[in-house]
This record gives sequence, C-alpha cells and structure tokens, in this order.
Amino acid sequence: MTDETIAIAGDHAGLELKNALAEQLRGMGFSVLDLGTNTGDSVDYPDFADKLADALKTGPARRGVLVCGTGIGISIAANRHRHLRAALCHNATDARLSRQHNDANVLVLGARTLGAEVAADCLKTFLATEFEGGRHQPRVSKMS
Ligand SMILES: O=C(CO)[C@H](O)[C@H](O)[C@H](O)COP(=O)(O)O
Repeated sequence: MTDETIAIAGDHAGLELKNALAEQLRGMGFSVLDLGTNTGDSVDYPDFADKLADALKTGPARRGVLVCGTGIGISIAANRHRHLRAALCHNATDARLSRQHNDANVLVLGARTLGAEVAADCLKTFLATEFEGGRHQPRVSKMS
C-alpha cells in the first residue's frame, strides 16, 4: 500500500491500455488521477500531455503515465514542458534506465506497438526503480 498518486492520460488510441494500466496501478495500491480521455472519440494527444503537465505542476501526483498509439506524439508534446522528463519505453530495460539515468518522471507507452504484458512490465519497473544520481545528476539538471 502507498499514499502516492499517479497521474495517467492518453488519447483515443491509448484508451484501452490506459485503463488497463490504471487498474494495474490501483492493484499495486496507488491512487490514480485519470485525466482521460475516457471515450473512443478521436481526440488530440497534445491536449492530454498538457493536462498531465498541469497535474504534475500542481500535485499531488509527482509521476505520470502517458499513452497514445505509438507513444511518439504524446512524448514530443510532453517534453515541451520543462518540468517533464517523459520517456518513451519499449521494454523493461528502457523503463529501468529511464529512471536510473534520466530520472524520468513520466512513462510513455505505445498502445499500438506494445503488448499488454510488456506494457505492464514497463510500468512495474518504472515505478520500482530509483534515480542513480552521481554522474547523471548534472546531465539531468541541464535539462531543467
Ligand atoms: O501521435 C501518434 C503517432 O506518433 C499517436 O500514435 C496517435 O495516437 C495517432 O496518431 C492517432 O492516430 P489516429 O489514426 O487518429 O487514431
């Protein structure tokens, strides 16, 4: 059990995976701030990256998850916000290194390019892995 809130958002292409990941998070004991979209109607992924950026600025969520078809569009949009370090991950190794080396605060997944189990693995690994600091700290600091 944890008192941490994780924010999650995605476009229509990411809807099913977003909902599955939200369920996974609840099962892990996290509170979930679901920022939509919550219907299959076509929407624009930058709007949902912006919603997540606002949520991480105001709290209580410090970390988030974004989903679109490939994860590419929504990561481009997310990384326009200076306080977000959004990492598009395709496997658990990407997810682990995004935390250890980049201190990523947003995990991005592609619903049309990843299987559900790989996505679940990425999420578990992302949440469980600490930033290593050390030589990585000045590099991360240069981005904020
Ligand atoms: O931005 C994307 C591609 O980099 C996302 O995968 C979107 O989800 C995708 O473009 C949506 O496509 P659709 O044909 O409008 O469903």
